[in-house]
Amino acid sequence: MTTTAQTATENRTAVLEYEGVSAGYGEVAVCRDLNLTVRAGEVVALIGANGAGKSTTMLTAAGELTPIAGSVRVLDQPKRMSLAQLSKRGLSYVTEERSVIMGLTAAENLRLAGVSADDACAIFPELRALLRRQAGLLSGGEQQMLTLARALARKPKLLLADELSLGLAPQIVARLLAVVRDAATTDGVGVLLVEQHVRQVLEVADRVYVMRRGRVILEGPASEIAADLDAVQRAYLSGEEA
Ligand SMILES: Nc1ncnc2c1ncn2[C@@H]1O[C@H](COP(=O)(O)OP(=O)(O)OP(=O)(O)O)[C@@H](O)[C@H]1O
Repeated sequence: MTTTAQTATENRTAVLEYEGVSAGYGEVAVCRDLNLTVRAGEVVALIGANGAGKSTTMLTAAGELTPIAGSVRVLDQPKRMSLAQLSKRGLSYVTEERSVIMGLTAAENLRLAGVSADDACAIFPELRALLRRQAGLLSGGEQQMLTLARALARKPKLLLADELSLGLAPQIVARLLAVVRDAATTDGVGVLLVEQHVRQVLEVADRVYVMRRGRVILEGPASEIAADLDAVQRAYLSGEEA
């Protein structure tokens, strides 16, 4: 059955569209025949075992890799653009790498990105007490709050988040994911998320693509994948031969 909420989302603008995309490194395709859409206001999770091709898919969306075949349309731009060009047009791309400058304070990191401390603290009030602290002295979770606040305060139309919460405690993961969910619901940000914390990501995602060996082998509403998660994990996420 199609719900009203589902129909409303389906009518929203696509901020990321893959059609028959192969992508990889040099001439070697590690992802094949990807068809994938992210619309404004929805959180889409990309899950799969190690080496399934999730980061390669993200790098291609971010303009860092050129598709070998097919087309990737980002933010409705008619031609391929670099990450720097897409960033100016409303893309935010965050990864597990701590991208803050460790020798600068939290406030200086925000200023450098052209983000006001008030906007960042509106997203994560926890940052208010940390603004004068050197980023290198913040915990891993606090650094990622700073990273995510900086990314979202720029009011992106599309957020690509690749293992933002790698190595962080479940409570922090939940906090980061809740903020991502809120940005989608409240501000209409389209989100593509790669996460190892599958159960947690399914709680905030609308839809899910499951990748295996460079291909999408399952897709559907997050609620359906969550309901069958044990079987999905055994079949596709364990990294073992199916
Ligand atoms: N720079 C590179 N050059 C060549 N091959 C690469 C490169 N980066 C990744 N690969 C290969 O591409 C395949 C997909 O890797 P990718 O990092 O996209 O997977 P992933 O699903 O993100 O994995 P993980 O969960 O371990 O991060 C792997 O076989 C990997 O070895």
